[in-house]
Amino acid sequence: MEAVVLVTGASSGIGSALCKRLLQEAPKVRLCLACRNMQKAAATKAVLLTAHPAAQVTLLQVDVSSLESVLRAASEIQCRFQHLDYVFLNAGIMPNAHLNFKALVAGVLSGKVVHMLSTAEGLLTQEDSVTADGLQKVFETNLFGHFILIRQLEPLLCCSEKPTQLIWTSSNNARKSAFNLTDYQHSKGKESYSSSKYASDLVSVALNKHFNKQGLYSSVVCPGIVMTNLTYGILPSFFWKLLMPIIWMMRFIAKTYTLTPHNGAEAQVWLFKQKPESLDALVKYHSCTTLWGKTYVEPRKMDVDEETAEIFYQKLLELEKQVLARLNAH
Ligand SMILES: NC(=O)C1=CN([C@@H]2O[C@H](COP(=O)(O)OP(=O)(O)OC[C@H]3O[C@@H](n4cnc5c(N)ncnc54)[C@H](OP(=O)(O)O)[C@@H]3O)[C@@H](O)[C@H]2O)C=CC1
Ligand SMILES: CC(C)CCC[C@@H](C)[C@H]1CC[C@H]2C3=C(CC[C@]12C)[C@@]1(C)CCC(=O)[C@@H](C)[C@@H]1CC3
Repeated sequence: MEAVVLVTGASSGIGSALCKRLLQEAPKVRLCLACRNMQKAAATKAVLLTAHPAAQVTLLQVDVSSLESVLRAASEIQCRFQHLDYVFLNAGIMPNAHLNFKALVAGVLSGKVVHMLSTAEGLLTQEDSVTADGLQKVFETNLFGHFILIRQLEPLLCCSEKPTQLIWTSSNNARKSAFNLTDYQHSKGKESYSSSKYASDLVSVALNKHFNKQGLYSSVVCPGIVMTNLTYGILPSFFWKLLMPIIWMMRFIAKTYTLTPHNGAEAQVWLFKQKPESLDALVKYHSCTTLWGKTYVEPRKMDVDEETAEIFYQKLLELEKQVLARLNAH
């Protein structure tokens, strides 16, 4: 039986490039594009089928910032498939981002320029909002909607004879100091994106502890800095036009400037080809690109501890109980 692969956020950017690359690697794979916007999803499917006319590509509507939508999508997946081999938890947002120009100038003149321009540490803040479920939007989209999705899909994921790989799209911007166990939704701060990505690193570690024995393996990747709708949303388009030559020159000093969605998907494609038992649960797999555009994957230890991961995981289970009870009461 051919591998079944589910990709969230497959309608654009890194998710769409990943689907293209997966079909090049394994043309017979059964791809399910889980997208919020079905018009965009259909357009992506058409592009994939133009290059691979015999490919098995299906679409699934899901808005990961809505629990109702996630529950509906999970039951649809259970009707369509008996087992999922790979789940790429890739959909993500960074809404209303503000770039701190003063910090950018100060950083460029400092010794920490490469670190700052690779992680955006101290450069970016976001304005978050609250969803109809009463949760912080960035938290629900980037983390909790996906968490509920995999919890609902457990029967299709946990099968010791046939492993399943979960692959979270994390970020270089994931930062321990932006995350707080007592405000894990990041309702008080201005770095909801950093916090949600650090949260995905923690969840991945906890999932491995709880589910490896049942054949479920979780990993995190960082695609590097990729020019997609998400990054273009940070600055007005004329700024990007001005910055573009400098951004390409960044490759002289930073290997994380992967820039194209194709390059950004390198770590995801690499993980697709690995035996999950051979992976390190405490490592993040980074897509990197040389000056000459050659892509490679760099494993780096994450700044996470297993105790925090476990406490956070228990908090998510508690929140899951609350929101499902609230939803059932309506
Ligand atoms: N670009 C970069 O430099 C980096 C990106 N990342 C991460 O990579 C992932 C992909 O982002 P990228 O390709 O850059 O950006 P894009 O904006 O191009 O892609 C994001 C995808 O997520 C989907 N999405 C957003 N919100 C929802 C939702 N509520 N429900 C379902 N799908 C949703 C989008 O759907 P729609 O098409 O409908 O908007 C889109 O398909 C994200 O998790 C991002 O955080 C990590 C590090 C660096
Ligand atoms: C390079 C130029 C001289 C100036 C570019 C300034 C900023 C627009 C970029 C500097 C660091 C970048 C960055 C991201 C977006 C664009 C910058 C802020 C991300 C936050 C994009 C999404 C991610 O997940 C991170 C890994 C990126 C980190 C670096």
